[in-house]
Amino acid sequence: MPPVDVLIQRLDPELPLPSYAHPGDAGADIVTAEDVELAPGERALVGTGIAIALPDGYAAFVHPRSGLAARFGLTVVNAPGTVDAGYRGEIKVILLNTDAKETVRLSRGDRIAQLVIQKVEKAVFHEAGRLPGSARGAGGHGSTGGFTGS
Ligand SMILES: O=c1ccn([C@H]2C[C@H](O)[C@@H](COP(=O)(O)OP(=O)(O)OP(=O)(O)O)O2)c(=O)[nH]1
Ligand SMILES: [Mg+2]
Repeated sequence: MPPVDVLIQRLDPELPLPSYAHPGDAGADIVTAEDVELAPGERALVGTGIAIALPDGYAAFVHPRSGLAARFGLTVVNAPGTVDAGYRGEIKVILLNTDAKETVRLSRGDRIAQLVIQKVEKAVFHEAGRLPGSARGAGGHGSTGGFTGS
């Protein structure tokens, strides 16, 4: 599939554009525009220094980076954050330090999250008094079991 063209504005000329670490990657890494210090359990809304204009029918999703999650417990509170095609403001990341003990320190320019660009469908919602049956029915939230914890 050919890549989709996305207009991007650098709000901070010194910071890099999003970049794919490898050709086959789904996520393009984005950086923090500021130094950030997060105490255990603390969250922060962090600027990335970029704004984009996605074509209609696309959205960008802000995902955590697994390395930061595994090493420091750093995640994105609203993962994946949704950047609408019509949004022209700075892309921001809502970081959360989930670690119980250690403070997370990030420097301006550090890669903190990744943007996944996807096509999205628009739905037309048709109200119905009854829904068609299905094999799952209303079962959810653990209805198939498989838990070993107590
Ligand atoms: O992780 C995120 C999530 C959202 N946004 C921006 C782009 C998005 O288009 C806009 C609104 O996001 P969302 O709809 O998730 O937030 P909301 O709380 O519903 O705000 P609004 O009332 O502005 O829609 O905020 C980000 O920069 N980063
Ligand atoms: Mg919204």
